[in-house]
Amino acid sequence: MVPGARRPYDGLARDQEFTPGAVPPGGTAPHGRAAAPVGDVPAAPAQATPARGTALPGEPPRRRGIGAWARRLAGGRTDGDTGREGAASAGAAPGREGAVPYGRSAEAWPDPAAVLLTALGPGPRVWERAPGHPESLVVRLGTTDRAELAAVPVTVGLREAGSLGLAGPRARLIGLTRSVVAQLAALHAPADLEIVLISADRARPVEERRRDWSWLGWLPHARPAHGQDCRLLLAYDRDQAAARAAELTRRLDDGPLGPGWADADARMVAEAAERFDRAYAAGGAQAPGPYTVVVVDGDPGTAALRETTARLAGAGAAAGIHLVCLAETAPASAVFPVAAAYETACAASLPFRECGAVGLLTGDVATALRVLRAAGGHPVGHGTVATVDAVSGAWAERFARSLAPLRAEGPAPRGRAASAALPRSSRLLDELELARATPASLMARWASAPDGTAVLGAGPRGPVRVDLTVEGPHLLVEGPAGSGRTELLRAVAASLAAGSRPDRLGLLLVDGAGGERGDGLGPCTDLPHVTEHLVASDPVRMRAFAQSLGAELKRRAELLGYEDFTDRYTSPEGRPEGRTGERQSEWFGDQPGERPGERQGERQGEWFGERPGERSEPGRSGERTHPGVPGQPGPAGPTRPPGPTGQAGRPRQTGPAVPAGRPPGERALPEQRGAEARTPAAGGPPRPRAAGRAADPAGSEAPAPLPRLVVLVDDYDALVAPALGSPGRPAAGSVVRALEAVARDGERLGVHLVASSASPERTADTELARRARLRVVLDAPPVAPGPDDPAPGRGRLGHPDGRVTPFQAGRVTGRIPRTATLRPTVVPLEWERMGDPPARRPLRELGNGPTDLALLASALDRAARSVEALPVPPLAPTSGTAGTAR
Ligand SMILES: Nc1ncnc2c1ncn2[C@@H]1O[C@H](COP(=O)(O)OP(=O)(O)OP(=O)(O)O)[C@@H](O)[C@H]1O
Repeated sequence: MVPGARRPYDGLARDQEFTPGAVPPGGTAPHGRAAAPVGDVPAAPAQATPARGTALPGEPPRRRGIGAWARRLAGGRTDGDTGREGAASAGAAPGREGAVPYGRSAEAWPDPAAVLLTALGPGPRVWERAPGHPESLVVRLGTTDRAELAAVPVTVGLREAGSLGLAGPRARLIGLTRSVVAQLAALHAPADLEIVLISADRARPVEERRRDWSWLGWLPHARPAHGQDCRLLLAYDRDQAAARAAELTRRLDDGPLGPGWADADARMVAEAAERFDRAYAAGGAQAPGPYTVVVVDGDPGTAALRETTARLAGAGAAAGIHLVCLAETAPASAVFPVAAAYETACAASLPFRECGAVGLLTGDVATALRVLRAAGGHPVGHGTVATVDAVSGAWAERFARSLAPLRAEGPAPRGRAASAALPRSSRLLDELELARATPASLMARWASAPDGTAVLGAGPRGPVRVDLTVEGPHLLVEGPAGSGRTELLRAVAASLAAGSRPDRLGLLLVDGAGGERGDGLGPCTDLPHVTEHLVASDPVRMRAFAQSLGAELKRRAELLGYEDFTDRYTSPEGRPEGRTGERQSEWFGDQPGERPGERQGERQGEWFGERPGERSEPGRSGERTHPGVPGQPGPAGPTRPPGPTGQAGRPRQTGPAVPAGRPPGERALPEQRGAEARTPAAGGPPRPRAAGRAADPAGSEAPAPLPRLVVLVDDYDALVAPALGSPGRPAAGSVVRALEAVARDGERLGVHLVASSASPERTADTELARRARLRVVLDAPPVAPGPDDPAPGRGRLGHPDGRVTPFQAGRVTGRIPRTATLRPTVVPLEWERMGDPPARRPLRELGNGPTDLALLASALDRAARSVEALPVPPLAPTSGTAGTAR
């Protein structure tokens, strides 16, 4: 139960009864929408009368008598009406705009013949009711005669009633339910309404249940459009019923904060509840859609399912879930009064008692229906007696088959995706929608994806993303050994690369454990975005890296002055207009008369963690070279400067010393990376521009946007507290200081940190832990994993606003799948098995094939060549270390 949620009939004593026209204490509706989903919300004002033709509690008393009834039914005003014209008429529910005059009421609530013709046409009325439509989710149950007016439709608004209970002899009951469901399917588009069946009552043979409901399988509304793990939203056995119920309760449990809200910060929950309450008080309490109507046919089968369906019937409306609960009883009659029929129905179906409106079939042949509101577990008042609408199985089959081929025009379904259970494992390329990573698909992604966005894996509502630029700047991943930290960092590197051109984003990799824990981030060095790969085992290289990184921060600070990276580079085209010195003064609080930039040196000193009195070496910045710094010496032309290994265009390997030439195992350099080979003089295509410089149309060189940098550090804890005797120990401090400077100042300089830690207690005191606003915690892997246990990489992402999203990290170093496992398969299907999860052939990897990461890297390389993007150059060596770093 959602904390604080109240049962729909709270505030009304069980034995309290309304009579038509009476106003209950407080003048509020006792049923349905009074259920507040979160918090202790005051009961909503009267929302509607579920059974049309009955009076509305909360309305002023009306004049009684046949004449008054007739006037109201005809949409006219009576003396007792208070300006809400026709509020209690057959036409409109209170709170809705205007009324439907009687003359149009038959049209507003079409009879079964009109419903069938609409579907067969298909007529213009098919799917006419969007969530904001005044008659959305209003269903006609039958007709009644009023004075001189014959066949006035008797309707129930599911949004107001919450859920609807129908009881009576089986054949007529099913006929009525077919009519109700068919109306909903004819008038509401599948994007706005999904229809779920739970028919798992073993008291009735499955063949019989299938005969009754197989027509539902043709409805587009029964297709799982929100990630539900089944072919159709039907449940004929307990497992399927449990799956459908779990899908629905997850939606209820998600609450206003989305999945995982229960883990969220209490303040955030309270704020969200407050927002919801305000919307509720403003009349927006009804769920905005899309809606789900669940037909629960009899007893759902188990105690847990009974409880769950009862909960859904009582509180589901807040999440747009409405139940139609069926209970088989004898028809109500003189010897079987309404009260007894109601109690029998409640005994047959636990959720029945939670329904805000009920229809009890009456009469010798059950052709009449008594429609009542219910509150506090009792029927209220005498209700309205209608001649029941009912249709045959053949009618329903014809109707549903005529809707089956229809598709709504326009964009895909509105509203949020329903939350689904996390998959056991996930493939990153699938989550990136790059299953067949091609240069074209990557170029399209570069053009559309915002910089600095990474996909972590599969979440309850599709791929889980982090935006380092908005939610970051930094991400800290914590998890015990074997939990999948390294793989997650690789996935972040791959998906960042898939989202930004290599001249707009550079990736720096650091293996903090010094290569003691497998390959580490090494497999990512094939990504064209990777400019550095430091394996923290060689103190000389580690110091060189630390100094180069510090120098890069300083260079950026000089280039940006008092501006923020994000402010300056709001678009790939460069600096937006209107950023003046005045604005800069405002931002940084310069004193009047103090020129912007005057305190620059001071600030830089702070940024880089220099101690008071310890100033940057004069002239140091002038010694650094970078092709992107106007006015600074650098290699002529756009050639990528050689890294410490002396290779133009390769990530600088600052790990263990490598023999001269290509390091062992390193693939051949794509010739296009050597910009010289692409100069017009060499006969190649036009020379790509180097990051940091862009040729303007006039031919002169203008400063290009600084590329964003992301430093990915695996095993940060091993750097912060290096093991005794570890080879990198002597220089670990210098690397940590540089990384802490990134944590502290990186946001304004366009440098982000994504780090993992196996020992959160060792990293708790770091600048990174204080400033990482995005946090991931990975679960420990099971000791002896079974076939159903999740793969490593199961964890939760904490957002800066307190939301927590569970996810399964996407694997990126798996071998590409065998094509055979991707071929379609043909399997015979039975209606009663459509609610099962689809049989999936296990995805088998190609034993000796390339990894997904290698596939992606190769496609990225080709895409970079196509757009002539020259990767970000490696960090420039500083004067004191250039020699030793090589
Ligand atoms: N998302 C994933 N899906 C499937 N398998 C994964 C996933 N992440 C990791 N694994 C597998 O789990 C094992 C451990 O992964 P990984 O090395 O990334 O964990 P770790 O937390 O870095 O552990 P350690 O520090 O001990 O190396 C590897 O065999 C890896 O292939």
